[in-house]
Amino acid sequence: MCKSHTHHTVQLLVSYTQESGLHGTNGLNLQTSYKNLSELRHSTAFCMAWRFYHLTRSKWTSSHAFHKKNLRNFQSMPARTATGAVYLILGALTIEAEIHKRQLSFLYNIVSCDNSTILDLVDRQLIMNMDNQQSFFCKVAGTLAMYDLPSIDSLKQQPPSKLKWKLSVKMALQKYWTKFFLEEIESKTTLVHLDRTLLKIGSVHPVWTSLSSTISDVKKGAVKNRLLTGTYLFESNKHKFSGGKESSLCRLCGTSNEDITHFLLLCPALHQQRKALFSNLKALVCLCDIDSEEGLKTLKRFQTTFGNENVMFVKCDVTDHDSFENVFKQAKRKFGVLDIVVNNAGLLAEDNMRKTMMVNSIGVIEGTQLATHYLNKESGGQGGVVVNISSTAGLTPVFYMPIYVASKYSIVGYTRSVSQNPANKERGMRYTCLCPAFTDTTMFDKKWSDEGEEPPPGFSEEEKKGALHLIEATGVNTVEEVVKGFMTLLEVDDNNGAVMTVTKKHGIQYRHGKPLSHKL
Ligand SMILES: NC(=O)C1=CN([C@@H]2O[C@H](COP(=O)(O)OP(=O)(O)OC[C@H]3O[C@@H](n4cnc5c(N)ncnc54)[C@H](O)[C@@H]3O)[C@@H](O)[C@H]2O)C=CC1
Ligand SMILES: CCCCCC(=O)CC\C=C/C=C/C=C/[C@@H](O)[C@@H](O)CCCC(=O)O
Repeated sequence: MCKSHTHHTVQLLVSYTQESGLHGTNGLNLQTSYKNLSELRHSTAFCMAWRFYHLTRSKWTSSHAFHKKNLRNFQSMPARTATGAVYLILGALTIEAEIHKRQLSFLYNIVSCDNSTILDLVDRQLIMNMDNQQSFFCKVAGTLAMYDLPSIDSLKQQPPSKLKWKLSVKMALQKYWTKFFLEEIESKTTLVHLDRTLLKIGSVHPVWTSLSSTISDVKKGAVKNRLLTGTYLFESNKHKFSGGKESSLCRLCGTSNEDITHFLLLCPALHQQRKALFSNLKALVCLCDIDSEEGLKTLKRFQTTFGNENVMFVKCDVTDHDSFENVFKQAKRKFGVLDIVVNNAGLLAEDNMRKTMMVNSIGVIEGTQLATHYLNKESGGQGGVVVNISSTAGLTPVFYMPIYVASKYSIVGYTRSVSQNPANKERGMRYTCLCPAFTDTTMFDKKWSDEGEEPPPGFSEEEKKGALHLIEATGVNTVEEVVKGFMTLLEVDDNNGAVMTVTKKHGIQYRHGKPLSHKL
C-alpha cells in the first residue's frame, strides 16, 4: 500500500468506526472506546508505513490535527479546548509519540537480533548514512536523544531484555509528553479548575474513570469535562457573547446569574444533588481566637454543620509565638494535613498603637511564617494557600485611623513580597491578601452608625463624623459578599500574590494587576 493510500484509509476507517458507535456518548465506556480505536489504528499498515517513510510537513500537520480531533470528539470537547487538556485528560500519546514507539521497537528488533548479515548492515548504515536526514538510523538517533534514551551504539553493545526496553521506552515517552503538555497548559486561565497532579500521559483522568458505561453517565462526564476544561457555556457566558441579547439568569432557579460559582455552590435548585455529593467531602476546620467564649460558640455552630469530629477550637494569642504555634501543632495532630491558613485576627484600637501593630501586623507575619513551615512541601507538608486579611484601609490613607491603616498596609506589602519568593513553586505555596471595605461584623459596631453613641475609644467626635461620612460614601459589605471574594481567592489556584478588594460599589476587584515575576 502506498503511504498516501494508507494515510487516507486509516482516516476513513477511524471516521466510520466513530460514526458506527465507538464514540463514548453512544454508551460505550470511553476508555474502552479509545483503546479499541488505538488497536484498530495500530493494526493497520498505518504505523508500519509511517515508521520508515518521510512524511511531508502537510501530511504530518493533517495527521496531528486528525488525531487531536478524534481525541476531542471522543471526549465531547469543543474545538476551543486547550490542546494539552485534550491529551492529558485521556492520558493519550500524540501521533508523533505513537510512531516513535514503533520506531524504537523496530530498532530494538534489529540491533538485538543474532543475524550477522542484518547486524553488518546496521554497522554499514551507522558509518555511511548518519548524515542522511532521510535515513531510518539518523531519524531514530534523534528520537533516542529526544527521550533521553541510550544511543544506538550502547543498545547494540548491551541490549536490555525486550521487556525492559519496552518499559524504558514507555516511561520515557510518558515522561516527555506529560512534561510537554503540563508546560503547555501552565498559563491557560480556562484550566483553573483542573488539578494538575492528576494529569499524566498514560493514565486516564478520574473524570472518565469514575463513570459507569451508561449513556446518561457518559453524557454527565462530558459536562464535567467541559467544566474542568473551562469550555462549558454558562448563561452568563451566553449573555456576554451575545452582547447582552441573551439572558444571564440561571434556567434552573431563575433568580441569579449563572456562572461556575452559582452552578457548583449556590443554585438552590441543585441543593439536593450538592448535598448528596458534598456529604462525602470533609471540611476540617480549626478555629482559634483569644476570645474563647466567642470561639466556643462558633465551634458549636460549626459542629452542627460539619460534624463534631471535623472541627476544633484552640484558644490562642496571635502575638505570642508559642501560643500561635500550638494551634498548628494541635490541628496537625488531629487532622494530619493542613492546607489553608487564614490570618484574620485584627482589631481597631487607635489608642493602643503597640497592640494594634502586634495583632494586625506582627500576628499576620507570624501566622504566615508558621503556615509556610507547616504547609510547605519541603518540610513535610503538601503545600497550600495563605489568605491574609487586610482591608481597603491597607490601600488608601484614612486620616482618623492612621495606626490601623499602617498595620493593614504592612500586610499588603508583606504578602506581596513573600509571594515573590522563587521557592514557592517547589514548596507548593501561594500567598494572597483580602482587602474588604467596611463590613457588617462585630468590629463594625453599632457605634459607627448610631449618632447617639459615644465615639469609639481613641476617636474624637470630629473623627467619628469623618468615619460616618466615609461609611456613607463607600457603603457596607455584607459578610456573604466578603465570603464570595474569599472563596474566589481560595479556588483560583494561579493567583499567588493576588490582592483583592471587596467593596459595596465595585464588588470583587484585583489590585496591582497580576503579580509580576520576581523583579529584583
Ligand atoms: N468589619 C470590617 O469592616 C472590616 C474588617 N476587616 C478585618 O477583618 C478581620 C476580621 O474582623 P471582623 O470579623 O470584622 O472583626 P471581629 O472583631 O469580629 O474579629 C476579629 C477577631 O480577632 C480576634 N483577636 C483579636 N486579637 C487577637 C489576638 N491577639 N489573638 C487572637 N485573636 C485575636 C478577636 O477576638 C475577634 O474574634 C480583621 O482583621 C479586620 O481588621 C477588614 C476590613 C473591614
Ligand atoms: C469601622 C470598623 C473597622 C474598620 C475596618 C476596616 O478596615 C474598614 C475599612 C476602613 C477604611 C476604608 C476606607 C475606604 C476608602 C474608599 O475610598 C475605598 O473605596 C478605597 C479603596 C482603596 C483602593 O481600592 O485602592
